Amino acid sequence: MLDIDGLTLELPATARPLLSDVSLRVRMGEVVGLVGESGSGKSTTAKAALGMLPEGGVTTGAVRVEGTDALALRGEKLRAHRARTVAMVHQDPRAALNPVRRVGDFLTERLALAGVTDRRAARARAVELLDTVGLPDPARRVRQHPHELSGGMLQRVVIAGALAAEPRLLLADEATSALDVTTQAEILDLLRTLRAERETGMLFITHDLHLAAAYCDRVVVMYAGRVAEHQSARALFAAPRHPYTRGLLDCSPALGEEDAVIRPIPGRPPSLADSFPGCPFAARCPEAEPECETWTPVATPLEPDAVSGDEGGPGEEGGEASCRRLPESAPGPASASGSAPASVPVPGSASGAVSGAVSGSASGSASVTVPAEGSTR
Ligand SMILES: Nc1ncnc2c1ncn2[C@@H]1O[C@H](COP(=O)(O)OP(=O)(O)OP(=O)(O)O)[C@@H](O)[C@H]1O
Repeated sequence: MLDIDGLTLELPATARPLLSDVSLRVRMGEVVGLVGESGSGKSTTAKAALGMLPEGGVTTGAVRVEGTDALALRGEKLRAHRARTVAMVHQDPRAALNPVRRVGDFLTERLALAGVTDRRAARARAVELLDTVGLPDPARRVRQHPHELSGGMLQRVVIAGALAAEPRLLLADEATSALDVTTQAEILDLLRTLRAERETGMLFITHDLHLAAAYCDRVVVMYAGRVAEHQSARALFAAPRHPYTRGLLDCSPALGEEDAVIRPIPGRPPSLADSFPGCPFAARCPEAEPECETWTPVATPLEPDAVSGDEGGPGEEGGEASCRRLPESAPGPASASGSAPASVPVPGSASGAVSGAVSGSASGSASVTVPAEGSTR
């Protein structure tokens, strides 16, 4: 469905690219999680699938949706792509809906973009869509205004709108983050059902690595516009390979674990004004060595066996870790099969220095539970 291949995005007047050599794939019916701290480039990566780039952005690499180069689309083809092939659901449903227009109007507008222009047919379809997303009493809801619905109900309306054109790819950008936990669970369940029934591919953006590990087939961890780690959700959770991934997990260890301790990652993620001659995470990495500040590790794909624990697994392009400092005490599927990635350091090309202190603390030891499989790291 989605094939992002070596996407680099440069903006004028920034010290480093917003995205650097980002690659990921989403297959039919697959959910791929995109995780990372604020500013790591998750939303920009997802928007690229809509052919939507920041003003003045210059790209290299490719973004293909069902084989079509999304970045090359213009005019009517681009409008059709955004209206029919790909749909995005954001965190705040109230921002997506006009407060003075009825729910039914929002849906019929989306249906018109998808080619349903007959008013009567569109109204009937709007009610059907609300029924599909599990909104009770849909015939009454279409006549209501957004302020008459709860946040969870509104997110269902937004998802109904996203489904109006039966898109092949759904981009969920923190789509459940603002909801209470029970509503969040219902919306996640709804999205899971829809993708199973329609084989829709989904890119699921979240700050919550535990949620991504539980909900997604594969997880891509981003840091400073780069892919830090890319593994099957199960492998990533059982044996995170990048110190940044381990740091994210240690920020929110699973409750109930006797030795669970919250360990924040020291420092802040870099801004676009920061550039690095070496690894962008070096300044915050508990395992950094002096050479990490001058050499950029290069991601090397693991062998297919390394991720074979994932049903319908990611195949040869899954399972990347872009740090050559691998955990010695937590062998994952990769090292167990003798196929640990051999990332090759290359001289960094960006100018500037890594700022901040290198933390001396050891990587976390809190164990966490894999919701799907019950394995621990
Ligand atoms: N149109 C733009 N012009 C300039 N900078 C931008 C633009 N869009 C995003 N950025 C910057 O690019 C970086 C990545 O932004 P992006 O929204 O993709 O990150 P994110 O990981 O999705 O963050 P969050 O989790 O907060 O949504 C940030 O530093 C952001 O300020």
